[in-house]
Parts: sequence; structure tokens; C-alpha cells
Amino acid sequence: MKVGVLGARGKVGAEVCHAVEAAADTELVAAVDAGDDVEQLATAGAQVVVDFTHPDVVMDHLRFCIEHGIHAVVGTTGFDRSRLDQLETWLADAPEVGVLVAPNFSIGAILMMRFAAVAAPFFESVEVVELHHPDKADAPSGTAQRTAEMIAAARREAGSAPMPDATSTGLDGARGADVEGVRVHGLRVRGLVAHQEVVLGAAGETLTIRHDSLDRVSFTPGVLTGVRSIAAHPGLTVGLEHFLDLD
Ligand SMILES: NC(=O)C1=CN([C@@H]2O[C@H](COP(=O)(O)OP(=O)(O)OC[C@H]3O[C@@H](n4cnc5c(N)ncnc54)[C@H](OP(=O)(O)O)[C@@H]3O)[C@@H](O)[C@H]2O)C=CC1
Ligand SMILES: O=C(O)C1=N[C@H](C(=O)O)C[C@H](O)C1
Repeated sequence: MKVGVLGARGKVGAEVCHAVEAAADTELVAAVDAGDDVEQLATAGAQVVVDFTHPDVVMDHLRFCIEHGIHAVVGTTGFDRSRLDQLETWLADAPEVGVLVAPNFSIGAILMMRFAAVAAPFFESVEVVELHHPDKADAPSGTAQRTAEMIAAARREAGSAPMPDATSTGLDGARGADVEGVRVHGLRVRGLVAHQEVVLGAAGETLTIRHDSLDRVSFTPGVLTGVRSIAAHPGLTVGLEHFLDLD
């Protein structure tokens, strides 16, 4: 399979290029970074493009891919509902094209999100703490946002009561961001890669679910799974878990 990588000289993109070159069934045909011409993705015959760039540019890349009939596997974060709606509009005109947007490609992070959603209705309180390197553009992380959405959905479905919080005065931001009623806190600390804790509490007990990406190679097996699967899944898919046999 012919693969192009956008963000090829970036921290994750460089690892993705190595993984694509190392795998027997994938061939790196275009490695594109800032300042390069995206047209080379099409002229090189890329069948799938992997994007690990920046929230400011990813939508232009995806419009290009969809218009050229190229499937896309997207790790770049910063997607909200309006961006996903825009992708679905573009994809309606290219029904054969598949786009996978995944806030996290590491299997441990996907399981951490799943475990958090399973546990959430059993506890009075649930908060998310994400910890990342300080070069990250978006906050909260895409993973934390998605985790909070999954927790909120699980609690809604279970009919859980709102979480207790007596805070009546405090500095702006001290209680984190509110994602559908779930508090999300972000740390940006030199030396970190990508980490997250989900802290759950009930009377007399807490449960902490923690995941650590210690090296960006943690993302590449999931990216390759996405590359191998996307052609068989036209339209928009959000989350790599849809291509894994988790149930
Ligand atoms: N889904 C997942 O599993 C993961 C997602 N991410 C996300 O992936 C994205 C990238 O992360 P990371 O690798 O750490 O970031 P980096 O800044 O290390 O890499 C991004 C690369 O993209 C390049 N770039 C910027 N604009 C363009 C453009 N228009 N065309 C092509 N390349 C461009 C940058 O160049 P320059 O530096 O010159 O601007 C840089 O080389 C972020 O949104 C991050 O949140 C990260 C890890 C895992
Ligand atoms: O920017 C990063 O580094 C990461 N971004 C993704 C996110 O926003 O969730 C995935 C992972 O946390 C690393």
C-alpha cells in the first residue's frame, strides 16, 4: 500500500515514516512537511495519507485528500463537532473515500478511555488530568476531550447524578475546563511526552486509571492498523477503537 505522510519531519510523523518503511505491506511514497508541496501526495500515487501536523492546517490537508480520492488517517488533534461536520460534508461528495480521525493511536490510551467509561457510572466523582510536553498547541488534549465525552455519555446513559462540587469562589481555571460536566485539567511540563489520569471517587475509596506514552513509537502500531483498515471503511470514523476487536 502506497502511503504519504504529512508532518513527516515532526516528532510523531518521523516515527510514522520509519514504521511505514519498516512494514512489509506499506511503502512510503511521499514525506511532506511545512513548506513542501502537498501535490506530491497525488503525483506519488499515495493511496492513504497519514497526517500528524497542526490543528491550523489539517483541514486544508483533508480537503485536498478527499478531493483527490485519497484515504486519510489523522492523528492531528483540535477536532470539534463543526470540523467533523465539515469532513462529513466533503465526504458526501466522495463516497468511496475513508477518513479516520483518532485522538490517540496508542492501544494503552484507547483501553484507558474504555476503562474510564466503564468505571464512570460506578463513582460519584470523575475528573481527568492530562499531562503533556509544553510544545503542544491544543488544550485540553484530544484524548482528554474524548475521554471526558465518553465518561459523560456513560453517566448520562446510566442516569448518574451531577458530580458533587461545593466550589463557590476561586481563581479562573482552578477547577479546569468543563467538558459536558466533566472537569479536565491540563499540565504542560518539559520532559513529559503524553500522559493521562482519570481519577474516580466514591465514599471511602478512589480509583485512578493512568496511561503513559513514554515514547512516540507507542502511536505507530495503531497508525499502521488505521492505514491497513481505512480503505474498507468509507466515510468518517472517529476513534481507532472502531477498527479494533475490543468487545
Ligand atoms: N492521535 C495521536 O495518537 C497523536 C496525536 N498527536 C497530535 O499530532 C499533531 C502533531 O504532533 P507532534 O508530532 O508532536 O508535532 P510536531 O510539531 O513535532 O510535528 C508537526 C510537524 O508538522 C509540520 N507541519 C506544520 N504545518 C505543516 C503543513 N502545512 N504541511 C506539512 N507539515 C506541516 C511541522 O513543521 P514545523 O515544525 O516547521 O511547523 C512539524 O514538522 C498534534 O496535533 C498532536 O496533538 C500527537 C501524538 C499522538
Ligand atoms: O500532542 C501530543 O503530544 C499528543 N496529542 C494527542 C492528544 O492531544 O490527545 C495524543 C497524545 O496525547 C499526544
